[in-house]
Amino acid sequence: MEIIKLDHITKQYDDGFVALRDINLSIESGKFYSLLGPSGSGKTTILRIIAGFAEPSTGKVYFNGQDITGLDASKRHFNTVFQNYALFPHLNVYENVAFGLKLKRTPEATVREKVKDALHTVRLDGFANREISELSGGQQQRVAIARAIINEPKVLLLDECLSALDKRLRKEMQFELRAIQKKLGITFIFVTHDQEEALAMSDEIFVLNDGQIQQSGSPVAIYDEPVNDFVARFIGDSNILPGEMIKDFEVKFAGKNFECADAGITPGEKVEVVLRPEDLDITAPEKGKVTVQVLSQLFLGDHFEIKATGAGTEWLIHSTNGVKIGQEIGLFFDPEDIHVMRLGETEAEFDARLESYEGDGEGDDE
Ligand SMILES: Nc1ncnc2c1ncn2[C@@H]1O[C@H](COP(=O)(O)OP(=O)(O)OP(=O)(O)O)[C@@H](O)[C@H]1O
Repeated sequence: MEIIKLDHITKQYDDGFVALRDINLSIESGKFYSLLGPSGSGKTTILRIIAGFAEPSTGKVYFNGQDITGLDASKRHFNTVFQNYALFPHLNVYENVAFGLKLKRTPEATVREKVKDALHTVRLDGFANREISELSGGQQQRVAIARAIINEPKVLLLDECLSALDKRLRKEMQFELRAIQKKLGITFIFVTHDQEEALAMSDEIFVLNDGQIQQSGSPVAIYDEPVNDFVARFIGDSNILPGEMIKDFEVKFAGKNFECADAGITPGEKVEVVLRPEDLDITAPEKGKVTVQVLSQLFLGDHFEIKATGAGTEWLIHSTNGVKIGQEIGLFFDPEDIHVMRLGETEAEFDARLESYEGDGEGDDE
């Protein structure tokens, strides 16, 4: 069920800078969403508009079908967890978490019970009397979440809230946040510039660049079918090669024609082809679809990152097996591993092409 809708939202700041251009998005209840994009792409501006801390220049914000565009932040059923947690350093854990309820003059017994529940949800049982300064970064983060969920918001907005944590703690908190979201069953909208984080946590991701949504969809869909080169480059490592569509299910790149899974593009049209480094299998030179020579190799703990040259371009390969510098190797990939992108295609155009193609009745059932 749709809980939040942004309808043709734009935002121009007072100095004339246009931070958002025609943002349309639909948020369903009970799911985990990420707003993912590089610094300055407009993520926080979207979150602030949803929260009611900023007004859009044009467009409307809907909550459960009702226009809440001008509604005060305090009257929305949302809560925000900020990057710096914004905890009160002079209050202990209990007082920090209880703060919002006390403000609403909730009876003391109810406050005690709710604080206990909230601390239990974030796995901080027994921490009520600790001072904020006596907590680790991850624990402070969890206090901030407890404080935000105690008001039972319908939507929790999280702004880069893991970015201050070290890598190990960050991974731990990713799992925990996801678990908390599942347990509470409320909608989380999570702002991050870290693509791995967004892929690991989200039901759905909105990829932003330059104040526009580039693509939205499940992590798998966005990773496997990037609609343009920005998304392909931003989400994971990619080999992006210039190519030309020969006909449906056949594309030319690296000097050869290859069977692919894409259709609905005019024959002869210039395209870009994405091959993910982990989809390239290393074989004997004569068994590969292309033959390349190894330039360099880095061991990254769980895989080797190999750079190679051949077929008129440079290749990035992820492999669990190492190779030798200078070695000739074959690269094998399946037709489904080749992702063809039209130059400058937007998400809407991509969807329309897919639909019209599937609509012909000739497309794949998948
Ligand atoms: N009050 C303001 N006045 C003018 N420009 C602003 C204002 N606030 C933000 N901006 C600009 O709007 C753009 C989007 O900012 P926003 O904070 O939404 O980006 P972001 O994607 O969240 O970036 P980051 O990851 O760095 O926080 C940026 O170029 C920023 O400089």
